[in-house]
Amino acid sequence: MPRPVLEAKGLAKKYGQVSVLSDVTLDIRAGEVHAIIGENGAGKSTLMRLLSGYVEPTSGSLWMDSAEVVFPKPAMAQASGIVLVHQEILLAEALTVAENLFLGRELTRNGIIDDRTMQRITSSKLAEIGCRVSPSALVRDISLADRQLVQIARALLDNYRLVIFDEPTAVLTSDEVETLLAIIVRLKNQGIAILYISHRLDEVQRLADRVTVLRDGKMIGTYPGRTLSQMDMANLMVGRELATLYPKKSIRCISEPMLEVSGATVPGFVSDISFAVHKGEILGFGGMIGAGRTELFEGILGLRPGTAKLRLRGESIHIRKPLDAIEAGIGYLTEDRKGKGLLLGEQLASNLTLSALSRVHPHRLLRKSRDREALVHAVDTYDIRLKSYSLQAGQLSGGNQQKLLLAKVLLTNPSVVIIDEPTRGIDIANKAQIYSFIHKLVETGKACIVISSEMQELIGICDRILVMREGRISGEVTGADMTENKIALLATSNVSMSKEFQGVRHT
Ligand SMILES: Nc1ncnc2c1ncn2[C@@H]1O[C@H](COP(=O)(O)OP(=O)(O)OP(=O)(O)O)[C@@H](O)[C@H]1O
Repeated sequence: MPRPVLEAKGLAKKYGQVSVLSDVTLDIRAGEVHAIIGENGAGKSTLMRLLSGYVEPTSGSLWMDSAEVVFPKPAMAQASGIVLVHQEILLAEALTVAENLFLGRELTRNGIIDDRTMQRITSSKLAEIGCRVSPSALVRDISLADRQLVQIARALLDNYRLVIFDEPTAVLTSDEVETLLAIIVRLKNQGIAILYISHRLDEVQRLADRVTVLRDGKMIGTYPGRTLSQMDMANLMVGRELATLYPKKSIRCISEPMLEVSGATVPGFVSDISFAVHKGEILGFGGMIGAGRTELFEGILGLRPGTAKLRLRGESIHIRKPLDAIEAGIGYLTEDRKGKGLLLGEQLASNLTLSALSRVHPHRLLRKSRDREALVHAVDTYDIRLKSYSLQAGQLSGGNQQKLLLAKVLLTNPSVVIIDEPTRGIDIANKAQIYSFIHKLVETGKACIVISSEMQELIGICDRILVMREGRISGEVTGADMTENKIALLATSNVSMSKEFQGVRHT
């Protein structure tokens, strides 16, 4: 049996009187992938932070090579060969990719910063992990997926003994996921220990030699990876047998157009797109990351420069800034919940009611108790798991932040709800819940647009899917045509678009 690189014995973490992790005992061995799975808020990220010096345990100990170790700072864990690749993107946006890779450990020659060498090494590290951005590009100008890859390249710059990945594939395309999984297998074969958190149980099943399950801060057990089916893992995480993931598709009466968009153009990303979503309809937007889907909606909703003619329930509307969209009755849930969706340093209640101040506080009378009531209601309705109502948004687990954001958008009572990547970072049980919320929305006469990189998700919940490629709509699929093959073909190949695929559905 390979030797453990790191052992945790009876590890526990409390914030004040609140216990978020208790009595975790496990080891991570050289040359193995050890996966940690659990529902949103189960304590996975907290465990990773304890192991890598970002958070200090309340009790318990860490051991390396039969000696106890303490990591009061991440730098000390790194010096011992342990690095964490964060779930959140922690890069300096105003610096270049190469500057980020070497931030805090810049290379110098004769006392002068050696940009050329840093750029060369950056190029080769990025190529190794299949990332094609230029080392001299500013981080603020590159996509979320590329930022994640840059962060991974930064972690792989040194020779570590244990690399901890906290949901590394959440923002990657399927090709990028394959490249990353291949890198992980390569690291493992080099004898590096890998700790891997993911909500994507298919990845866990493919990669993991052992799987540790956490539930509500407690360790349920460690199991050999090969013996567990994805359903076994899901049931262990949740502690009960799970029902089906997607709601049964009902035949809904999809009638008049709710939102009609024509000639949407977002310079540099999207040209001349037209489509309509109907009352009672869930319309999907598929395509590769980078196809322009997010930019299309950011352009339409005044979040970035763009032009489009819009009609809501047949009436012309003009959106110049995000508030115009909210007032018109269009709710938008961003894919970038930490960057653009929530104020992480603010309280949960004020985050929740921020876009719906006039609804929650009529007559401009701001009352804290109303914010609190709205929060209690949202926690109950959306099953947001939290240990205290007085947390800041940044102290919620990732999946619960997503649910808070959904609650925030729906509090404005929009007629059209646009959700970009609805279940990114969401565990399997909560996914089913979010799908059922979306179904309920359209059953009450709203229209919903879902942008997703997960084809199964689009197929599972949508009535119709428009596929984008290189800033245009490359096709539409409905009914039995909604298959992964058809969507992938439209997303990647140069299938020419027939006139009826201009996106406007004729009813
Ligand atoms: N600084 C903090 N103060 C108080 N509670 C915290 C703090 N940080 C985390 N928590 C709580 O600890 C619990 C575990 O959170 P953690 O982020 O470890 O969960 P997770 O399993 O990684 O979830 P997800 O899958 O949603 O990312 C959550 O209830 C969270 O609100």
